[in-house]
Amino acid sequence: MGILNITPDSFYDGAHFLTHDAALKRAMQMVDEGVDLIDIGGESTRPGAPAVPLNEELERVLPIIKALRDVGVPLSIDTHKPEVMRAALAEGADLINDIWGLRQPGALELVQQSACGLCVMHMSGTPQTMQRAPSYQDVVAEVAAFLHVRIAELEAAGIARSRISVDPGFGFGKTLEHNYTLLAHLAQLAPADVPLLIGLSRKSMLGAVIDRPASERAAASIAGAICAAERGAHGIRGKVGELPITPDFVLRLGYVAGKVLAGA
Ligand SMILES: Nc1nc2[nH]c(S[C@@H](C(=O)O)c3ccccc3)nc2c(=O)[nH]1
Repeated sequence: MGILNITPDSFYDGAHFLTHDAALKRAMQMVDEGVDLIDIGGESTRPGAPAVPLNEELERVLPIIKALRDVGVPLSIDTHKPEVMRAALAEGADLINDIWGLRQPGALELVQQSACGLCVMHMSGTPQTMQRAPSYQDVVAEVAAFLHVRIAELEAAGIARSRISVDPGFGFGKTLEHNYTLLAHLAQLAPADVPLLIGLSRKSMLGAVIDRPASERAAASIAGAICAAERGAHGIRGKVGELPITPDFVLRLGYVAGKVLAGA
């Protein structure tokens, strides 16, 4: 799942705003590099990121969806606002990726009236508060319970199980230890028949292991993705473009894979 963040503080590619043309160019590059899905987001969900007004989020994402809807890969909309979900689906999006797990008022009703795919992610707290003091009795059991219950609630609301995928939400109300404990126990988080998507690309849980800024976490992102895939993830959110396979890169990849496999 390639990431297309149309936000000024886009997580890793620095402060420069992806202009419309730059976003399309990047999307086409991702398609050429073989992504299966493109996730389009108009509001940064980084801890403490400012909320984006509805109209501004719509102005960011709808032109991109319109321009990409015939590009040949499904598009997902990364939003928690039902109005953005509705408009994005009408414009051609195929999947809703909601970090709130469709818990915002109106989101469930919208999904009931649609046939789109869904990714339901676990988050403890809100993007503004989630990283203050994350705590769990048993992070694996609690995240697994949230995902199982959410699946049952969606099914009870008439949403076909086959539309649902789930995601543990690395970095969303978790400490470094929580993140690595979840990564070590991915197989326990979701029912066997529900696809598990994970997103750890360039995140701080990787930075903590290799002590590199987000722009230098490509090797770590690949190592994390390999570990997650080996442990049962069906989808990987995040990609890295053409990589310079240098000795340093390979060494870094091996080092991180070793650390991650050892549970960091
Ligand atoms: N389903 C799903 N959607 C997502 N959206 C994002 S935002 C992420 C970023 O990559 O910008 C990010 C970067 C830094 C901090 C928080 C969030 N992360 C996920 C995820 O892990 N799963």
